Amino acid sequence: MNDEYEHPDDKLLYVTENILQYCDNSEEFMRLRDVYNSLYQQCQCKDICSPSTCECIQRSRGANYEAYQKDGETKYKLISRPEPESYPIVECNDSCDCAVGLSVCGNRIVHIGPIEGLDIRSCDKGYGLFATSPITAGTFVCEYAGEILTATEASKSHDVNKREGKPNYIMCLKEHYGSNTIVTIIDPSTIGNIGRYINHSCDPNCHIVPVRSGSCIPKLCIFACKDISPDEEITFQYGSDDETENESDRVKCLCGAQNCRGFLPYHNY
Ligand SMILES: C[S@@+](CC[C@H](N)C(=O)[O-])C[C@H]1O[C@@H](n2cnc3c(N)ncnc32)[C@H](O)[C@@H]1O
Repeated sequence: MNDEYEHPDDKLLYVTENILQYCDNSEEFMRLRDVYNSLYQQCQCKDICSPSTCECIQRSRGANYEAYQKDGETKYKLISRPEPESYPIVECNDSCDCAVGLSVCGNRIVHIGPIEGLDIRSCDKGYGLFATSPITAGTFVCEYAGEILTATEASKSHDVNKREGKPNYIMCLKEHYGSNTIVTIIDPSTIGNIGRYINHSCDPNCHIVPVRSGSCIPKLCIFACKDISPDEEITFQYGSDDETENESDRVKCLCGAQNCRGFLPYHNY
């Protein structure tokens, strides 16, 4: 993966993808690990992956569903999806038999790494992530990577950040598999990537898509949902509309959107 980004926090351990927290031998940790292991998979396609044969594409949303479409000679982008965003995309990976490389298998985007031309800048919300060149709707921007925590560890980390007056970086990723929902808690407070600098907006230009790519651990991937201009701030909506704020943890939203709900969404771990 190509991710060469500089970042302003010298205490941050920069990682290019999610890592599972240390094994604390708790039942909660073992359950988390087992769920992820049961979801690992690879396809046996010998040539170009197609929705009718590729197990990875089929796992994404059933046969005949393709998450990505070709955009120019070498690029692929996300097809806008009418269904809930929380249905995961399963990409082909190094264990698959299909040929590697975008020119052959289009079911691989995220493992390449973030797009070029992202810039961390100071703004009214602390730091924020900005585009330096145009980004078209559907483009994969970057992963929101960090440490995958159990709910207990997330709660502890949240309390530490609050006590030390630091921003809350923890995000919850929800994936729907049929009637099952898997919630993954990602914490880039001390171990993370460029994604941790993306601020919330009530009218965002990016959205979150869960992606499985070469690892049993899911990735929280940020895709543009609108065309983005140079110098525009990259934003996504934290949490879902139905998540309400806890009175004592309310953070005033500074997104400036016309439909701003006033406060950042809040998730109880
Ligand atoms: C994932 S971090 C984003 C990067 C952060 N601004 C920084 O300086 O590192 C999330 C935190 O940024 C701040 N933030 C994000 N979006 C915001 C918004 N729309 N209004 C106010 N603060 C925001 C909040 O402190 C939030 O807990």
